[in-house]
Parts: sequence; structure tokens; C-alpha cells
Amino acid sequence: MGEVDAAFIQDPPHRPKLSTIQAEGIPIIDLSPITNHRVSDPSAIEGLVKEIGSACNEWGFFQVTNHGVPLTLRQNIEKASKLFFAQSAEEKRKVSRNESSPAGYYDTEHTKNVRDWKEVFDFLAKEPTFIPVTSDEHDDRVNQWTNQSPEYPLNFRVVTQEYIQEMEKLSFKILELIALSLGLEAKRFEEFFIKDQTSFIRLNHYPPCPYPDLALGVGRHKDPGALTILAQDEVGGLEVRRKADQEWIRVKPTPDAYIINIGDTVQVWSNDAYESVDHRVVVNSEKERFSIPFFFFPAHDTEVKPLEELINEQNPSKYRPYKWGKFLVHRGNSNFKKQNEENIQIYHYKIA
Ligand SMILES: O=C(O)CCC(=O)C(=O)O
Ligand SMILES: [Fe+2]
Repeated sequence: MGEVDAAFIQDPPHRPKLSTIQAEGIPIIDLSPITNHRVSDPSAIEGLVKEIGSACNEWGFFQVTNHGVPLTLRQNIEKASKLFFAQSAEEKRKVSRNESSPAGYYDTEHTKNVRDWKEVFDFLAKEPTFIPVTSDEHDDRVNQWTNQSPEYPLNFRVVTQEYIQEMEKLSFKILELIALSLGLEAKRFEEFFIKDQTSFIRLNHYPPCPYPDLALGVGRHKDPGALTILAQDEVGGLEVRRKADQEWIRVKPTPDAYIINIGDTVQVWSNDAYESVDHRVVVNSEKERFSIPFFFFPAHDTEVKPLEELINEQNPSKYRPYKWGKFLVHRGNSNFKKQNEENIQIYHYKIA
């Protein structure tokens, strides 16, 4: 990654600005009404649901504090991630992902056909994870994906699994709040995840980049799943497209907070009441950066479509149903290699 490599260069309209906007950032929401078990105050929970609803409406992004995830578990996985990525390329490639084992290490991800300035390690929440063999809707074959685990650091698997359990718990809680904010039953979304969710955790490492004005750590994109829970370190670089004016806003790192964004799946379930928002990662010429997103994804056979409770004659369904697993495989294909066409997006299912 020395000389300017054309594969990493963003088209001019998508290059990061030199000056970042330090505006009022995304909302910070205190989750203690649901995590502090000594007090259970219905009006506090009602207030929280309102806050979540406005954040989903106005930003599609928010940060949470007092979330109940033990800090030591986060510190453990952050340390394991640093130790893993600090190894030689040769060591890391021993756990490279491949067509038969798609979870693992790689440094060639492309977003919208431009290479990202990063290396990652993916680890599935469930073993095995059931994923369709192809995106063809008539093909019923399903693969069983399993994890690879690096030899070093020794505790990698245990630390990662412990952290994933906490991410799952937090995801369920936040989805309950989102359901309530939409006027649904709290557990409305649970059925899509209880059996065979396809969630995974990603360790991201963004090395210092000699041309941060031309490349991005992750190009602009929307997350496809239900929710993403992100731990970012103190370096910063995540930018969110503000809905009000489409400007890119930097998300200021808040120690021990998690950044939550709703994904395309919640957008479809809510029939566009909530929108999944574009975001990207700006890199830095001096500092490396680490982040850990947890992607909360439903079971592969989930049929994604606007929920019946949210549609009626005045507000008809805006999307044709699609199978989550097929959508995911379609997306995944385009991440493996540079392709000439745009990858699949939910608007391809939009009813005109
Ligand atoms: O590293 C980050 O801050 C965000 C990464 C991200 O958006 C993603 O991996 O989908
Ligand atoms: Fe993302």
C-alpha cells in the first residue's frame, strides 16, 4: 500500500473533504431506563422510546451509553484485534476467507467497486450459519458456514464469542425499543432472529494511508441488515450523511459508547418510516484506526417486507418481498471482486 494504487481512488465527488463539519453530532441516548434493574419506571421507558424514535427519524444513527455491556469484554476484543492485525501478512493469510469458508481475514473488500483502505476479520455469531448457495430464487440449496480462528492471540475465539453474546443481547433490546417506537409489540422482530440468525462481527483495521484525500477506509454505503452496533476507537473517521442537508458529519468518538445505525431491513419492515443512512470511513495519514461493528442479521429464510401493522390503504406497501439470504448472497458476490455493475440494493424491490 505504498504508491498511489488506482484501485483505491474514489471518484472526485466521493472524495473526503479536507475540512470536517464539527456540527451537533448524532444523538446520545442513555439506556439506563432499561439496563438499570433497580428502577423500572414506565415514564422513563416511554421517554426513551420517544428518543429512539426521533433519532431513527432524523438521523438513522445514534450513540448509546449505560448500555450494560461490560467494558472489560470490549477491551478484551479490542486487544485481541490489535494483536491479530499486528502479525505478518503471511500469518494473517493463514486464516484468509475463501469461497468455501467465507468468514475470516481479507484486505480486498470493495465498496461500490472501489477498494477500501482496510483489512478485516469476520467471525460468525452462530456456528454453523446457514446461507443459500446462490442468489437464484429457485435454488433451495443451503451452505453451512463455520468460523476460522487464528492461532494467535490464544484467547481469540473465547473473547470474540463472549463479546458477540453481549452484542446480541443489546441488539434485541434496541430492536424492542425500535418496535415500540413504531407502535408495534416490543417483541415483534424477535421471530426473525431466534432461529438461525446470520449475524457476524467484523474486526476492522484501517492502516495509516498516504493519500487520505483520495481513498476511503470504507466507501459510502448503507448497512443491509437490521441493526449495526459499532465500537470505534478514539481516532475517529466515521462520517454519516445528515438527512437534513446531505452533508457528511463526523461521529465524534465517545469513550465506552456504542454507535447504532438502522439498516435496510428495518427500513423495509417500517415501510420507509425509518431510513437506512449512508455512511463512510475517512482514513488518516498518521494514525491507524480500529473499529468493531456487529451486524445483526435475520435468518436466511426471512421474507423481508413491510409489516402488516404498518400498511393500509393510505399507506400501501412500498416494497416487494424478498428473501434475506438471497439478498445477502447477491451482495456478498460483489464484495469478493470488482464488478462492472452496482450491487443489489433495496430500491430494486421498490414498488414504483
Ligand atoms: O469503521 C467504521 O467506523 C464503520 C465501518 C462500517 O460502516 C462497516 O463496516 O459497515
Ligand atoms: Fe457500515
